[in-house]
Amino acid sequence: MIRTDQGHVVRALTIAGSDSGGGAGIQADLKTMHQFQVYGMSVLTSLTAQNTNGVQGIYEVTPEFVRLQLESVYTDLGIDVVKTGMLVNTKIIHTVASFLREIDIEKVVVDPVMVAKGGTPLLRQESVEILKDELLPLAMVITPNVVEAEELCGYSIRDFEDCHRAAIDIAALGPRAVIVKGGHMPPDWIKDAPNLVVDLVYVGGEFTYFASERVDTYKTHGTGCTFSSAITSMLARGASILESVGMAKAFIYEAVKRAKTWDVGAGHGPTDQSAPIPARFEPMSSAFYVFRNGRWNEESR
Ligand SMILES: Nc1ncnc2c1ncn2[C@@H]1O[C@H](COP(=O)(O)OP(=O)(O)O)[C@@H](O)[C@H]1O
Ligand SMILES: Cc1ncc(COP(=O)(O)OP(=O)(O)O)c(N)n1
Repeated sequence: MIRTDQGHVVRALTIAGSDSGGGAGIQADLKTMHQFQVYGMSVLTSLTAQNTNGVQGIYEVTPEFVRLQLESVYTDLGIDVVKTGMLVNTKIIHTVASFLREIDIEKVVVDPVMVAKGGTPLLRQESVEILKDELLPLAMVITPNVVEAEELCGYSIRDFEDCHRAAIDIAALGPRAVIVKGGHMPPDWIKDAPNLVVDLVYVGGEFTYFASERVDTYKTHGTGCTFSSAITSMLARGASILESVGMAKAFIYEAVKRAKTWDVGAGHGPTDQSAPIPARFEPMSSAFYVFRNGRWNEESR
């Protein structure tokens, strides 16, 4: 495990739901954190009966028990960074936001999980507003996909230009960095490179674009959880926001590529978090690109 400059093991907490199939949620988060050599801890908000075919059921943990788990972790182990995933309902969001305000933690990554790939809602519709009002002001980084970005900004995103507008509008709700993930963007949105999957990052008033080749596969269950946990782990290790996103992008590309040929489950198979973590993000390599200041392939930091 990696240690901080003060000599203690780097500790990351995921506050999320359980995926019984092991592909997304708490399970994906902990596997990813472990791969990044960060000590992972978990507070469960919900249990899903889930596999690669979809979600068969959801059991919501009480807000009181969520609070108890948070206190158990904080009072003994300590927390360097927090990641939130499936928060299910208004009361749990309120419980989590109150706790984060109390401990006054700077590094908070919000993955605004709303719907599973098969279409099952993982957040109650009426809870989107409280997510915006209570949690977003506490976030250092937020990682919506296009559908989640639409919910947060309240209008349809029809092209890549709209993604920029949405990122600016979501940043106005509080997060220091907004990453609009490209997994759901139609190929023709990226005009001169349709085979790329591009994640748009808005931080400090500037846009940076992290791109990789799009792996031709339907085995992408848990990509969002894995990607945001990789960012969380890198932030915990002391990396900058852009550096963390670059490393996460390189990692998720490998994790999706490796999963293409494995035989886990009959449906949308999970990503493979046993992929190696890159020594650093290599924007000049064949698979990765960064677009900054009007040019592709510039250094990411
Ligand atoms: N087919 C793919 N090939 C390579 N990377 C992918 C692919 N699909 C998604 N990704 C990456 O996985 C991460 C999660 O993206 P996305 O699928 O949009 O999120 P979510 O799982 O929350 O819907 C992003 O970094 C995205 O670029
Ligand atoms: C328990 C749980 N949490 C989150 C998700 C959504 O995860 P994501 O990485 O966005 O993957 P897909 O559901 O889109 O495959 C989940 N399914 N379950």
